[in-house]
Amino acid sequence: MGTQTRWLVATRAAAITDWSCCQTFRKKSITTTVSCFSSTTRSSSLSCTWSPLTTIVSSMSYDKELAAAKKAATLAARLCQKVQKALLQSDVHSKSDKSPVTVADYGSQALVSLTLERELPSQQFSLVAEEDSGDLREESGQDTLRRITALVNDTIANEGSHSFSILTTDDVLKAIDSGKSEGGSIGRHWVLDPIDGTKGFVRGDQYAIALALLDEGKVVLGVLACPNLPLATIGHNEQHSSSNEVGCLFFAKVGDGTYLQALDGSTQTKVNVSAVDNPEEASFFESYEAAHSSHDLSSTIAEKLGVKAPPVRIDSQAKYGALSRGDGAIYLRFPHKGYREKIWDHAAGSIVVTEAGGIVSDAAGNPLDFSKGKFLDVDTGIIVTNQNLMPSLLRAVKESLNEKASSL
Ligand SMILES: Nc1ncnc2c1ncn2[C@@H]1O[C@H](COP(=O)(O)O)[C@@H](OP(=O)(O)O)[C@H]1O
Ligand SMILES: [Mg+2]
Ligand SMILES: [Mg+2]
Ligand SMILES: [Mg+2]
Repeated sequence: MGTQTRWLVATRAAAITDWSCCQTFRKKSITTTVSCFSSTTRSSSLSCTWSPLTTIVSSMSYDKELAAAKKAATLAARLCQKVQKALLQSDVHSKSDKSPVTVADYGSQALVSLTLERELPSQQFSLVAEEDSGDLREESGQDTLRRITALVNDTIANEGSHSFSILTTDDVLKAIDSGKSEGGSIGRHWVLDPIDGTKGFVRGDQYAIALALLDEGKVVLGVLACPNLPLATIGHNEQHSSSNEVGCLFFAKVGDGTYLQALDGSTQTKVNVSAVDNPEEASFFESYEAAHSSHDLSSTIAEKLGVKAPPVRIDSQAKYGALSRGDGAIYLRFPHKGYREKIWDHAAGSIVVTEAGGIVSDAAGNPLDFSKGKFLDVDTGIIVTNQNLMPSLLRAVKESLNEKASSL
């Protein structure tokens, strides 16, 4: 038995499924094993006769990770719902870039981070998340920190979870700051927007807890908890709806499709993007906030494309979720000059849409690249639609951008 085989056989027990063990494989540069981690060679690795390798392949199904992500996002959604119901002015703060942040953004980030670490104890943990604890460590942040800590403890206690002991303010600060990873193209990184659409959250409208996992720079799973999104369709299809229940949990795993279940845990249904190919029958989503995306430009694009319906304006990645189940067929996002997109604003949403059969690209038709750290460098904007409409949408976007440039 060669050294490599002996080593593999000796470690064939449970440890083989462990991510840190997989990292050890990498460090040892065992070529055949490393190939099991490359997305391009995953299928060929299935024919491998060494059972440890097969075990590794099955660990690539991300089942454990998806279950942990759903649990974390659902728990965070509970905390957010509680806060949104009783939002106090003192719960809303301004960050250095003047954007709002609330006790729920921090509480959600702490809960997701703690839950993932508890649920996946044997995995190396890296989290790229929107918030940090800087302001909470100031003297002026102490009351807010105590309030966040109470919220996190309450949510855990109401869940009846015995795996957490009562958390101190220090535990909460540490949990928030475990989201400081820079991400990148190597290894696994969780990507979290603890409340996407904070402005919508404060207004009492749509928001989402958006959690994704990157593996070697690619999004391999995503969960979107949208506590205020109706379970029935929204937008121009809403006349077909019979229920007024709200609270959606969308989730997707690479190669496995996109599913929707009620946040309270009902059975899941597979969802697909709309198959519409006539733009006259399509409707489009965009940001509620004109400061986040140019409403003028999207209206020019929609007109060129032949879209008749007015835009459906909602906050957050709930737009990706709604699109994944066919509520509308297009999502247009054109931030104003100088704004740089962040990965946590699109990672979960993009896999939820692509696994439901849609396409997510920048305005030039390039796929989004999540492997470059926390920023997403896109050409001009982000467009999302189905396979049928993408070619004509790209043409309409190009023409509209050219016209805009020549009018300046
Ligand atoms: N000037 C700007 N242009 C584009 N996006 C912006 C922006 N300022 C903030 N954002 C991002 O827009 C996100 C909300 O998107 P939407 O408009 O689809 O609801 C915000 O997420 P947060 O609410 O998590 O901060 C924030 O990251
Ligand atoms: Mg924010
Ligand atoms: Mg966001
Ligand atoms: Mg946010």
